[in-house]
Amino acid sequence: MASSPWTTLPTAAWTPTQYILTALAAVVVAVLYRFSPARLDPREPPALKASIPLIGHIIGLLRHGIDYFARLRTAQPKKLAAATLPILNGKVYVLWDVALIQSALRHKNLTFDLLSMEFAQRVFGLSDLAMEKLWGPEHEIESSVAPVTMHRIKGAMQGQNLFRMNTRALNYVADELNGLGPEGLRIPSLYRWLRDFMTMATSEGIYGSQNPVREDPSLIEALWEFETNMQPLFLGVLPSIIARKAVINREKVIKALVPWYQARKDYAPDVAAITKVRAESSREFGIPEDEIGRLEMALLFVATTNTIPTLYWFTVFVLLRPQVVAEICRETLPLVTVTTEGGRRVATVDISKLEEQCPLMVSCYREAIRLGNQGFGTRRIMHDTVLTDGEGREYLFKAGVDMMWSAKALHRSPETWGPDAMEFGPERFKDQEKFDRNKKHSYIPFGGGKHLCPGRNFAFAENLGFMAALVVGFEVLGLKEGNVKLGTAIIGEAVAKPPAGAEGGEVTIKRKAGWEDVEWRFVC
Ligand code: HEM
Repeated sequence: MASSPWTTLPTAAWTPTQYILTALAAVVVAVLYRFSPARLDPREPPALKASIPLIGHIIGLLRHGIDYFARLRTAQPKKLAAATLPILNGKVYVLWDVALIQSALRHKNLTFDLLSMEFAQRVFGLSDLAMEKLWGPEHEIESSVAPVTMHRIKGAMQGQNLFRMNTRALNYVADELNGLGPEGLRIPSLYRWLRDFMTMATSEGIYGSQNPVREDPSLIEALWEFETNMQPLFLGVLPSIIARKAVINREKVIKALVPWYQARKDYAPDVAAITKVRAESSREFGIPEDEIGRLEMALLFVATTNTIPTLYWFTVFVLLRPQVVAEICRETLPLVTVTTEGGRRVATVDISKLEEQCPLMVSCYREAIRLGNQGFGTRRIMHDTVLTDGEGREYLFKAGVDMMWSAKALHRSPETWGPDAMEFGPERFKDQEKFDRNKKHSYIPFGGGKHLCPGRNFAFAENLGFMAALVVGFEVLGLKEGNVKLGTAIIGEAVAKPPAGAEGGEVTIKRKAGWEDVEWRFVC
């Protein structure tokens, strides 16, 4: 009888040491398997292996931050359109080619919603129950709350809805400017002043007359403390330990928002449509009432986090150039109507015509965003997708993988913007209609496709409305070039903040001669 091969095994001959060594080897093999880089299909973008396997790219990102992808590309012998970065046992795609990035922004297989959902849970601390509701019964991203709400938000940020929100926010800007007495206002830090009063203006636009931030202005500091310290929350582990300051400040803001939504203050007629539709979508999906305020901290966050640093860059880049200030004042003056009401002089700025009649101011705004906006664009691939680069080469992008690109790399490319790409060029966007395709496609401060930022027009109104009144009716004294330095965004930020010590320094704002007694107003 032929013996089974198993019967020949030396079953009883192993020593305890051999057992231990075999078990250890099995563990090592399992770990290596788990963390070995995923295999690539030859149609995927070429793999760029880091010198330190598994974690090299993570170290690169930690070391070089937002500039890592640009450095990686420069280090290659030939210019790549895209690459696959093996990270731990997975991978991330990075795109550099403009045509590929534009196709990614517009492709229906790629979504931002999955990332927004993860962001909501990790950053704002939503419970598993709330997440279950957000996902909906089918647990599919397409039928979850995210695309439904985003679709509704777009309508809520247009036409009359937008005008009402702009007017309420700008009325607060007017209050701030009207409060300036004849002696002017001495501001210890220009950035802090802009940050604080525009956060209040924005919250007025969002929440109306029962604004919880007006009821407790210390929420402004809490919001920005959260914002500055929240990055470790992206990791989704031990939030109270790794991001203690962010969590404490987040909870302070949430504590004010939860009762606001529980009391259904979003039903009031002067609350912005975006605030209403977001809260109603949450209620429709069955999010527990006591978590709506938690989720809705996201609204206050997105409405301020990028607009306000943008306002700072726009303001300082303009104010440092007296000739630009004079020209913007000249083009804005026809939009300011001075009337007399009950013995008071009222100056009304019509912001609906700013885009059409103030080409230099609009150009300066777009240029400030080009330099200030440096963030990574991100999408998750829902189904295997083929995209084509500018030279007609096709690449396969596999489902479940994230892809990223750097707005900073596109916004600063000398090939696209010329040798002065790093400089502020006030007039650069004056002939925007004549931009070639490459320039048009390389300007992506608000993302694109179906996730194109729905708040961009609100940000435009706040920024340009403020600037219009400032250049016509006020002068800012004491701003020094040495107190301004363009910062670098950190990972997770779209718009860079000014570095510590370069926040514009101390300035004084005074009413201009001839405008001492006017009361400012805005119409949209
Ligand atoms: C200058 C100011 C702003 C900048 C630079 C900015 C930038 C961006 C960017 C880059 C995205 C990602 C788009 C993509 O990946 O395609 C985004 C999305 C978004 N932004 Fe803004 N944003 C600004 C102001 C605002 C304001 C004021 C609001 C709300 C009041 C807002 C609400 C949103 C929302 C809700 C999304 C998500 C859209 C979606 O997932 O479909 N943003 N923004």
